[in-house]
Amino acid sequence: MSHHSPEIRAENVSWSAGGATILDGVSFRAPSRRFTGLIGPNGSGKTSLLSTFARLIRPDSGRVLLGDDPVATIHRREFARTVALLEQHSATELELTVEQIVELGVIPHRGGWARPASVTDRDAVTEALAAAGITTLRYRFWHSLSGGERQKTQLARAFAQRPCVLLLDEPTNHLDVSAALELLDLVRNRGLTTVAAMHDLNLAAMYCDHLVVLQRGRVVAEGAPEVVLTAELLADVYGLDALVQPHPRTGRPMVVLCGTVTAAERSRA
Ligand SMILES: Nc1ncnc2c1ncn2[C@@H]1O[C@H](COP(=O)(O)OP(=O)(O)OP(=O)(O)O)[C@@H](O)[C@H]1O
Repeated sequence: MSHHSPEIRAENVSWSAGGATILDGVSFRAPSRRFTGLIGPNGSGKTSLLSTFARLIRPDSGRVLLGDDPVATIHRREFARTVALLEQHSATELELTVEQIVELGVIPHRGGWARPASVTDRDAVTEALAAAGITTLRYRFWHSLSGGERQKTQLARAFAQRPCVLLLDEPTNHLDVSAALELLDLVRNRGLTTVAAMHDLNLAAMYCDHLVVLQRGRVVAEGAPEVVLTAELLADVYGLDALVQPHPRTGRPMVVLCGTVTAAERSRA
């Protein structure tokens, strides 16, 4: 497959597990070189959908395409070079340094697992550390890092993979507000086709070019944040009583939380 950053497409993807339908005929497009946010309540299927993109689970029906290629047909090594996944809990028990973890990202580019790192590999690691803003952490051990530093280390590993597509599951989990903004800036500046499961609606509105809303395994809305994020949708999908206003500086939607719909109904009763 060609090595630009292709769009990702889900076509009628369904998947069941434990006797329940988890993904129910999901179709959408994550445009090439754009930041797509997957939003929806807990358990709506965001991680499962990302897992079908990353080939960690195989849909029972439907298919996922990278550009024109169904992901199921892409050679394993080619796929490992093309798609990087940042999982929600990418913990490692191993006693590795930041540099060693980031080096894991270049493995799919080597001739074989046992081959030593080449100069190009070393350059890729150095570049990835710089791009993730953690050059100074290079020789630190994983166990000594803060949550934000760990997240950036995993991002650097993904960058070192030189992927065309970046899949992120809750990338700002455990990050303070400015660390979250910093990480999302790093991702956006990379200019790759990116799909990120996100819980923070204001961050999603700020950073995403495209939003896909999941509810009980189905896509219930898709489009630009200003089209998708409405008070009605937030009430329907999240049971939220919220105001949605244009951000005074950016014009992007801004969600002001008032409470839950049930609390609002109770106070009116
Ligand atoms: N392997 C599995 N076996 C059985 N049920 C599963 C499996 N994987 C996921 N589920 C269920 O599928 C539903 C969707 O889970 P998923 O993790 O995809 O949702 P999510 O939107 O990412 O949730 P969260 O926001 O809480 O991370 C949940 O009810 C979950 O319990």
